[in-house]
Amino acid sequence: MPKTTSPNPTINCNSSLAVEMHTVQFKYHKTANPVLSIPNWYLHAGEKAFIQGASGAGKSTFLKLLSGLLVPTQGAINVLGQPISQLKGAKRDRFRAKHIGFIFQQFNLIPYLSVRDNIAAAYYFSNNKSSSKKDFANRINELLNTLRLPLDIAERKTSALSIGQQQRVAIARALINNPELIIADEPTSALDAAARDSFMTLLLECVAENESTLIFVSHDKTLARGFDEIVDLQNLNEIQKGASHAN
Ligand SMILES: Nc1ncnc2c1ncn2[C@@H]1O[C@H](COP(=O)(O)OP(=O)(O)OP(=O)(O)O)[C@@H](O)[C@H]1O
Repeated sequence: MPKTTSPNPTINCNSSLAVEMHTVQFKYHKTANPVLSIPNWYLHAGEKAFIQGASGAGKSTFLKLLSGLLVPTQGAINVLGQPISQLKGAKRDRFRAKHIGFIFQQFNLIPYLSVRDNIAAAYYFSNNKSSSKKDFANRINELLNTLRLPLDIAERKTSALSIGQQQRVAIARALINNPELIIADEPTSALDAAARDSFMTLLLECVAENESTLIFVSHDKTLARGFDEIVDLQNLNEIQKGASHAN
């Protein structure tokens, strides 16, 4: 019988790895050229990876694949031992809400809700139904303390906060479920130099305390200090490699 190659092979899960990518390719449309082609990439649990790349290098696409918002056209992706690229839609959404914390470029806080309600939305969406209100109240207080935010900020609308405060609330929301993996997509682009430094210090402190794995994307290489691995997406991505060799 002829040997067939599955377009979506499984990988034998290795529990010490937070992320495993194997022969991953992604196209936005069936007839379009692939934008990403990654032979292999692995990240150990508890490590911090800094992903850099020029505009258009595929950073956002890479993060969407890791979080299961996009599914590879070919290849396999395991996240925290789960074949995320093969989970069905609703299961993937639940997995993401429970195990991955996100910090976005524009924070994505709901402006008309209080800090507490913004964070509660992430907490209850991850199916934390068994946890009591008291558990949530304790956890939010603990996070606000760690992030050096006054406790009474919890009742304020996020639209009434400074950019630096909003960014800290975004960290608190990402950490509320003690996620094993934190994904940060250009989270410092709206901050000035001083706020950027204190944001990075706080984020790395929180990640260490939580023992989470961190994947941090930025085009600003000066932020890479303190990371275990620095990945240039243009070197990892065979499509970009081809393009840069052609130039
Ligand atoms: N929804 C889409 N449909 C078609 N092509 C897309 C789509 N989103 C992104 N692309 C293309 O995929 C490539 C990678 O885009 P991506 O947004 O991942 O890059 P990036 O490194 O995050 O860029 P930036 O730093 O400018 O945000 C680009 O060529 C882009 O034009």
